[in-house]
Amino acid sequence: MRTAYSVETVRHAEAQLMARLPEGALMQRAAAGLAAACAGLLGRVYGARVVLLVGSGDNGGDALYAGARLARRGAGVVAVPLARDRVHEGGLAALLAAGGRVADDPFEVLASADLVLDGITGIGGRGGLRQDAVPVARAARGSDAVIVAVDLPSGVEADTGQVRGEVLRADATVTFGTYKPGLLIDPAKEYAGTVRLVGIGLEEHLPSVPALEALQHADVARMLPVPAAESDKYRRGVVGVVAGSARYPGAAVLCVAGALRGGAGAVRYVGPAADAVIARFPECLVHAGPPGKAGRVQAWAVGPGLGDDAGVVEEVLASDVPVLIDADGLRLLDAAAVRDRAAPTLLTPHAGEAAALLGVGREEVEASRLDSVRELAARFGATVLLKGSTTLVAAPDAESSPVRVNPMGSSWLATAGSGDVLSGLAGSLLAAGLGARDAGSAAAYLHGLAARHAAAHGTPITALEVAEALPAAWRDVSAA
Ligand SMILES: NC(=O)C1=CN([C@@H]2O[C@H](COP(=O)(O)OP(=O)(O)OC[C@H]3O[C@@H](n4cnc5c(N)ncnc54)[C@H](O)[C@@H]3O)[C@@H](O)[C@H]2O)[C@@H](O)CC1
Ligand SMILES: [K+]
Repeated sequence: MRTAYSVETVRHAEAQLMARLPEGALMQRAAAGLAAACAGLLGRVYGARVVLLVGSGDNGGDALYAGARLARRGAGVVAVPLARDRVHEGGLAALLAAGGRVADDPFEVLASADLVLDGITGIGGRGGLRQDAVPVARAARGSDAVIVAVDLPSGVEADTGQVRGEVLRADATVTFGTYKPGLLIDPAKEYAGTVRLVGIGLEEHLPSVPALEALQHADVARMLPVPAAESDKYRRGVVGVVAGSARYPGAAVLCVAGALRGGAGAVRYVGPAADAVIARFPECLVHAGPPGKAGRVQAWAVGPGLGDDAGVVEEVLASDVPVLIDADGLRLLDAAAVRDRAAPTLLTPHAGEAAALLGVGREEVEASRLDSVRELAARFGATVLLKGSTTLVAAPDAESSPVRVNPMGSSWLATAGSGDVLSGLAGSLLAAGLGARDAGSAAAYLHGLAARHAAAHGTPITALEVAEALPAAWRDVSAA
């Protein structure tokens, strides 16, 4: 599990740690890790041309001390202070003592740099890059140099992943002590490149509940249901799929395709597209009447391609088993009925659907995904999976359940019907006994991994191919 903590928490932990260490020791640890990472990226340090973009705070200090270490190993290191009257004095003195210098002409040194360290702002940055930093940042990006962000790409919001102006896009980011939320969430994440975490001894001072967590293979493997010797199809869980309509029979087929590969013992399809479903999946149970008369299920997935049948959504919400609501179901749901449920509810909107549920514009959700998913979970008293390039899953008990961020996305998933597969898959995991947050986050993870499998040869993929690649994703994860 990778975890991220808010700036406030990081500062608190740093203060505790610093109180026990000699002055400047923490920054030296950060600079040592940063210099080592740069050396790795350069291959050969001796003779390399390194430029430091130095802001007015400690982020600039890290860059200067790391630059000093590289200069001692024979690199030509030049600092570009962006606020001439305010620069980390100890760091600058160390750089000069190691043979580094201050640039006369920033644009000239940037044009021939091999590596640029972006130490403009870290966790103390507010808003995008300031105007005076923009031309230098653009020149750095326009050069052939590898850009390494110190702690965070300068200009991103560390706590939210928002981007409110210009950001210096990095090829790699070296972050200290813990991940920050902005390194894991879009749009900021897109600017970070490959992220490397350098330990500085902060871990033991961080609280047990982070702001954010990202699953890895082994975490997902621990969640996945494994049939026991005495299992039969009912004990493994039956998932009811209420999806599709005369107009959209395909949504039913895709939702069932996902559900069949999600670990439930059986899939019960309820709705008007039974013929299409059976033609493709003879192993599926089908029922043409209302959900309440379909027989016992351990979870429902309702909504994809449903059209305007609000009655079935109401009926499913009235059940006492976990319910996943997606697509048309999100439009048709009664908010009070969701809030009043005793069993878990998992809502799976994309940004547009989330915006409609919140009564705001889609751009607002896109720009502040973390706040949006938290707000939805609180308002509906439900677990919410907000789809997107980084899918987020928030539970209503925010105090004890950090938001999960899916690290396994794939841009190939932007294809019609892939959300229907995800709903079926997550519904199946609910029926198999996973909690809503685990079901949502494990489903998003497997779904992204399946897409990567399906697109392994770099060709466009269909939603059904994503469903068909789920067993391969499941195998990968289980082997971890
Ligand atoms: N506190 C600690 O013990 C440690 C801090 N470390 C480093 O210190 C950083 C935090 O340092 P600071 O708190 O000094 O803050 P930063 O250096 O991140 O940024 C604050 C400075 O940048 C200026 N600034 C804010 N927004 C700006 C913008 N949009 N454009 C240009 N300038 C802007 C501010 O005026 C302020 O002087 C971390 O990100 C990390 O790199 C590391 O050395 C590890 C140890
Ligand atoms: K930075």
